[in-house]
Order: sequence, then structure tokens, then C-alpha cells
Amino acid sequence: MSKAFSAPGKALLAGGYLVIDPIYNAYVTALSSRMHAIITPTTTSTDRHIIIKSPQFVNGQWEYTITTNLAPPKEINGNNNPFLEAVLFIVLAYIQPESTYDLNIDIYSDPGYHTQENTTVKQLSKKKFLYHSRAINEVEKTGLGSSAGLVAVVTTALVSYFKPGQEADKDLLHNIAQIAHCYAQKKIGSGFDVAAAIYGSIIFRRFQPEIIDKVFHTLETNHDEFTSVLKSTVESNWNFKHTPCSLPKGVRLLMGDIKGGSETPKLVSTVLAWKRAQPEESSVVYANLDGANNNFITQLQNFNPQDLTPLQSAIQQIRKGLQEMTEKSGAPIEPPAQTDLLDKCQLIDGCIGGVVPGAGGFDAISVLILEESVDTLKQTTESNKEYYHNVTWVDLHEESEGIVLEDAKDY
Ligand SMILES: Nc1ncnc2c1ncn2[C@@H]1O[C@H](COP(=O)(O)OP(=O)(O)OP(=O)(O)O)[C@@H](O)[C@H]1O
Ligand SMILES: C[C@@](O)(CCOP(=O)(O)O)CC(=O)O
Repeated sequence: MSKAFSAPGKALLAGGYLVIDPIYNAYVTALSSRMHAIITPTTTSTDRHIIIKSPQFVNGQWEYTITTNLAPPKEINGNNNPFLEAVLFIVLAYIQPESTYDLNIDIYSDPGYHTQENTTVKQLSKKKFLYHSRAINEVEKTGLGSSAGLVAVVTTALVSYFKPGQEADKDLLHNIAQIAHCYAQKKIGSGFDVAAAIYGSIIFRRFQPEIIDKVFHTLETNHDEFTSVLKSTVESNWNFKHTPCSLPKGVRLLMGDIKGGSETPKLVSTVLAWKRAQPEESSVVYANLDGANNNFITQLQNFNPQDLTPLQSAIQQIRKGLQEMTEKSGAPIEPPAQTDLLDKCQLIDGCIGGVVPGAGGFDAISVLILEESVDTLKQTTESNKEYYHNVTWVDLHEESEGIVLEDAKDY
């Protein structure tokens, strides 16, 4: 019998760059754009065999015959997908299944994750998805965290098959998915995207990177102990903050695509180089921005629709911090075009304010607006496209749930 799960995409509304350091809070909103996986055991095989299909993308098929639980599997046609290989490796190394199995996993992603250009809509039983005319690594991403969603949902599907019931243990899912995602990325990132894919909207403060580093270090230096270190790490408490949250009632999040695109790793390395070179200057900027981020979190919690001013000024304060970081580090986090667009959006009736989410750059803007003013904002920007930098509003909203069980019959 098939089982289906979905995991949300994310927007980092506050905490870009600071979130890399476990001393700062970040505010992560989970989105209605979700990644889906349907797992179906097929014929009883005398083998260990897994086929993963992502039919929305050209060449979206990866087939594995598992010969060992102690190394990443190789795709039989040489069609690599580092994120899938990492999930299979870490899940199977953790679970160590003893019997044979034959599994089909189907992946679907909601429209928000990728550009919608050159797509056709396909209606499945109850859900519909966009089909692209290119391979997954050739289609432009929008920054919602497709790989984190993929890793979270495939981890959940596999755990539900091999250890039925344990897919309800979100900490277990998170720890496995986080290790797999870092393995595929070849670096230990802040992990807020994987955490949001599992837990949903959260106030997040990262885990100590040493927790994962120890697993990879053992893999390299003491292979015999790898599975026991992996097991104890997956089952331990990582002691990181992931407090559930959601935007106040009556407030909508909009994501505006400006079809620019940025290279996050380049922005991050520029900021980190500046932080190293200018420790005093950067610590003042970081402290101001941290103050602004925490004020934003407090103002969301205390939100009163009769008085937008405190939340408006918290957003202004974040922008000031990011503008300062832009100027001092030289990384285009809130570049002038984004400043202009955000300033203009803010003048529209009912708009509380907007920021460049995550690492910023030319990717997208996030805007908080009163529910009743959404249509006005859309009409205003639509009727004067050039003035509003040709922004297009992605069809999404906050959906604060993390991983959920779906009805497999809907696909
Ligand atoms: N629907 C999917 N099916 C199969 N593989 C996918 C899918 N979505 C993402 N992936 C895998 O994740 C990779 C993209 O991950 P990458 O980390 O580069 O982007 P990302 O940072 O998650 O994206 P975003 O910009 O949305 O945050 C793809 O090349 C592919 O290997
Ligand atoms: C700059 C950084 O703090 C956020 C990047 O966020 P996003 O992938 O642009 O949403 C880096 C990170 O935490 O991975």
C-alpha cells in the first residue's frame, strides 16, 4: 500500500547570515508550496531495489540496487542526484534493513519552487503539478529550498516504510535529514531550511555544527564506528531552538519574484570574509541586526491590527541593518533596485513592510500585508509593471505545518 507525505518550502524572514552562528535567533516561515513523496512497495524482490521518479522533470528517474548500507549508492545509469543518494545512504546506514525490498518513490513539487516558464499543467487524481521541459538541475529555482524539501520528504517516506510509526518522531526525521542534506552539500550549513521542512514555521537557533562534524569525521577516519556514531547522533537531543510560530491572524505573507537570481554561496562568502577582516565593524552591524530581528519576532507575537506602527518600524530596522551590511561588506544583499521596490511596496495601503528574505540579493522580496489589502497591492503593481520592477507575486501563503501525511489516492 502506498503512503504519501509532503514537506513545506520556507522563507527566512529574519536572520539571514546571523543564523549561521548558534547565538542568534532566526524567524522562518513555512509555505504552502510543498514537496511531495509517495512510497509504494512493489513486487517481492530477491534484491534491494529502489526507483525514484520525479516526472515533472526531463530525465527525472533514478534507479538504485543497494549492495551496501555503508556507502552512498550509485545510480545505475549514471544519472546522479547527490541529494537522493545522500538520503538513501544515511537512512539505510541508520536503519540497516536486513530483508530485501523493492520500492518506488514518486516525487512531486508545487509550482512555487521553480520558474513557471515553459511548463504544462498536469492534473493527477486530486492534485495538479507543473511539468517542465528541462532536467531538474537546468530549471531555475526560486529559493524556497527544494533540496531541503526533497531530503525531508524522502527521509520520511523511507522511515515510514522501514520503521512504521517512527515517521511521527520529528526529531528523528530532522536529525537524519539534516545529516543527509549536509552530506549532499559537502558542508554543514545552518540547516534552517531542513528544520522548517520538518517542523514547519519556527523561531530557529541552529545546532552546534560539531554534532554533524563528528559523524563525517568518523566516516573518514574510523569507518568501523561509523554506524554506531551515526545511530547515537540521530537518536541524541541536538538541543537547538525550533519553537513553532505563525504569522498573526489577518497578516499575509507575499513573495515577489523579480526573476533576477543570486548566487547565495558568493554572497555568504563575501559577508564572512568581511566579518573576518573587520571584526569590530561587523560586530556592531551584527548586534544591530540581531536587535532588529528579535524586535521583529516580539512585534509579531504582540501584533495588534489597530496599530501597525511597531511591526512597521521593526521591519524598517531590519532593512536598515541589511542595508548597512550591504554597504560595509560589499555583498549586494539589499541592492538599490530592491530598496526601491520595497520602498514603493510599503507605500501601498495596508502593506506593513517587506524585506529581502534569506541571503537577499536579486532573487525575491517578502512582503507582509493585511489580508484585506492583498488584492489592492496586486492590482497596483500589475497596473504599473515597470515602476514596480516587473515583480510577479508567487501563488503561496504561510502554511505553518511541517511534514504531514497526505492521502496517497490524491496523486
Ligand atoms: N523535484 C525534485 N526532484 C528530484 N530532485 C530534486 C527535486 N528538487 C530538488 N532536487 C534536487 O535538489 C537539487 C537542488 O538543490 P540546491 O541545494 O541546489 O537548491 P536549493 O538551495 O535547495 O534550492 P532553493 O534555491 O530553492 O533553496 C537538484 O539539483 C536536485 O538534485
Ligand atoms: C545567508 C544564509 O543565512 C541564508 C540563506 O538563505 P536562503 O537559502 O537564501 O533562503 C545562509 C544559510 O543560513 O544557509
